[in-house]
Amino acid sequence: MTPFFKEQTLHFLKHYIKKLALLSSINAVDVDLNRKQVVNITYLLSSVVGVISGLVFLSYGWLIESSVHFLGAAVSTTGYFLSIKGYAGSARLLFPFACSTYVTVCSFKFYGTDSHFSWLLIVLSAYSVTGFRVDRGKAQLLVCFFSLLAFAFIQLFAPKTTEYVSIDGRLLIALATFVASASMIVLIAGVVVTKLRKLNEHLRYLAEVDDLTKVYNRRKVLAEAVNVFADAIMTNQRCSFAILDLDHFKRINDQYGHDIGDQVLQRCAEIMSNNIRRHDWVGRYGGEEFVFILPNTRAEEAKSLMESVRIQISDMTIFLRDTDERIHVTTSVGVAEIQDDTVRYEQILARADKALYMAKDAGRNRVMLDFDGAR
Ligand SMILES: Nc1nc2c(ncn2[C@@H]2O[C@H](COP(=O)(O)OP(=O)(O)OP(=O)(O)O)[C@@H](O)[C@H]2O)c(=O)[nH]1
Repeated sequence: MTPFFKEQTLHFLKHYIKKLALLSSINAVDVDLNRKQVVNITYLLSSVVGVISGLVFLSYGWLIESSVHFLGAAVSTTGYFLSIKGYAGSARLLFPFACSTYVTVCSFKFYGTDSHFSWLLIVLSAYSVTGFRVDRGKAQLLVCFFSLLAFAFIQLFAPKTTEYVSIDGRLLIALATFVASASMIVLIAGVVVTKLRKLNEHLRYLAEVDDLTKVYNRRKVLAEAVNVFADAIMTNQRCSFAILDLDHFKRINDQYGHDIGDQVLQRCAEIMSNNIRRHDWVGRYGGEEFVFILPNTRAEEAKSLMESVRIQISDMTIFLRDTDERIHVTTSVGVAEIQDDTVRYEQILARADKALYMAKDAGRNRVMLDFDGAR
């Protein structure tokens, strides 16, 4: 093999292996990709099985028999390329027919029914439910029916044994059939389970994270507020909540446009996320309002944490595109801590909200505790 040819072959192999591997991560929620991946993996495995069987027969000098297996491998490889080149429908249908034909020919010609090779057809049932769309029930049934028909045909009419395989050989084929079927089924089930897990994670992400700012959304952060509050009551510990609101945000939108407003929200949220501690939570409470849940934190501690966030936001630099003009953003924050008579988390939130309005009334760009007004 010339170096150029070797390099090209390696490049080719790497490219397709990478492509196959990526199918599991790219666009994780695309259900179409899930089926395509099942088809691709089935084809690749069949190609490998075909080549290995072909080589085994070749080592015994049985040319015709080994060519049947190599032909099986070639059909599988063709199916794989059909699938990745965009002919997914044809590739999907080709496999059950090619596999049934291959198993039938091998059972009649080489292995006989005593080798149990025909049980390989059971793979087609797993393939039919994962390789075809749910609304293609007819195609799924057809594949199951066809494989059952082939299985029955082999059991009824194929010879029990053949000249090719000894008793040991039959045992070996039965074991190999078991291992191949189990691996295919486990792989197919694995692909489906992985996809479902990714889909689940993605759905949870969509349900819990605010699309624009990437901090938790109101529903999630309030759910955590309930948990943190319940923990604090049960363990008799302190906890504080803070509400942060961007000052005169409407003016930023009016003056620079909604896109810049969105950008400001994103940058502020980034600063907030970077400043919370491991057990704290921050979420978008409303349009330009954010809530912080700070377990095991006294009001003064919470105030200094929020003070740091406030300063970092007011120091942040957002330049307008192609100009030196800098947008200056300030925030007002209200902080409240759990009290001995607090019985619901909403009471802390209401006090934090009151403190926020005190901060707005006092001229904005500041952090206030709910009892600051009483001092
Ligand atoms: N760009 C952008 N603007 C938003 C978003 N959500 C809410 N807003 C805007 O935020 C502004 C909030 O305005 P106001 O409630 O009047 O408050 P404010 O101008 O910040 O004034 P103060 O809170 O009193 O300091 C409104 O103009 C909303 O349209 C968003 O996701 N993106």
